[in-house]
Amino acid sequence: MKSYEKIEQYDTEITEALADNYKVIIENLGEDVTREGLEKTPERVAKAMQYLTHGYGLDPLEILKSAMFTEDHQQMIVVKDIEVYSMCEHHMLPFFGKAHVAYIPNGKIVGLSKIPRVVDAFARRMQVQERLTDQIKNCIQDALNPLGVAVVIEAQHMCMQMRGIQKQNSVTTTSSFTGAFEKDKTRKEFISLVSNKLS
Ligand SMILES: Nc1nc2c(ncn2[C@@H]2O[C@H](COP(=O)(O)OP(=O)(O)OP(=O)(O)O)[C@@H](O)[C@H]2O)c(=O)[nH]1
Ligand SMILES: [Zn+2]
Repeated sequence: MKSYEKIEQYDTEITEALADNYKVIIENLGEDVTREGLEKTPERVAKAMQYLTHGYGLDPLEILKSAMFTEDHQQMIVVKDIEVYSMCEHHMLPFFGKAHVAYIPNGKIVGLSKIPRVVDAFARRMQVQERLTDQIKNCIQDALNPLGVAVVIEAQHMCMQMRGIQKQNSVTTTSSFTGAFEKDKTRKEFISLVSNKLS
């Protein structure tokens, strides 16, 4: 199995330790953890949480380096509408939406699927949206040394929707740019390519 494949097996010791903790949490929330529906819940949650944070076990730089090719192409490459599921590090509630990623190669291109893989490797951790955006950008910049990288993420935060301020329709947009994308013209071309909504 390559180092960046999604986890399908769970470490028994970690799963048991997490499940023990979730048992206590469920009891502290006032539930009866021995009733039929909840009996296996601590173990299920233990596995779910490991899946939701499996990005810690992935090496995003290695993902890109595993499929880089020499190519004399210096036009903008855009991968848009990449689904993002991450977890807010403040409340451990999901935030989710779309990432749009672009780069302009400088001698090297990367296998297209590796871009969403890098997004996932950083998203499947405890995150804030701003850091997630920057980490994706920095990783692509470091691996490929392109003429520029652009990352935009649009996301809804459950911690703002189902609790707290409870704004069900708010969407947060973050962006991060390097090199050529710091120029107005290139950035505008990227923005117009990824969405009619963004401007
Ligand atoms: N900048 C940023 N803030 C985030 C992100 N996810 C959640 N937050 C915010 O983190 C902040 C934590 O604020 P606190 O005041 O410590 O927590 P809280 O009392 O639960 O805040 P409320 O959500 O306002 O009820 C909140 O304003 C959240 O909206 C993120 O990705 N980026
Ligand atoms: Zn939150």
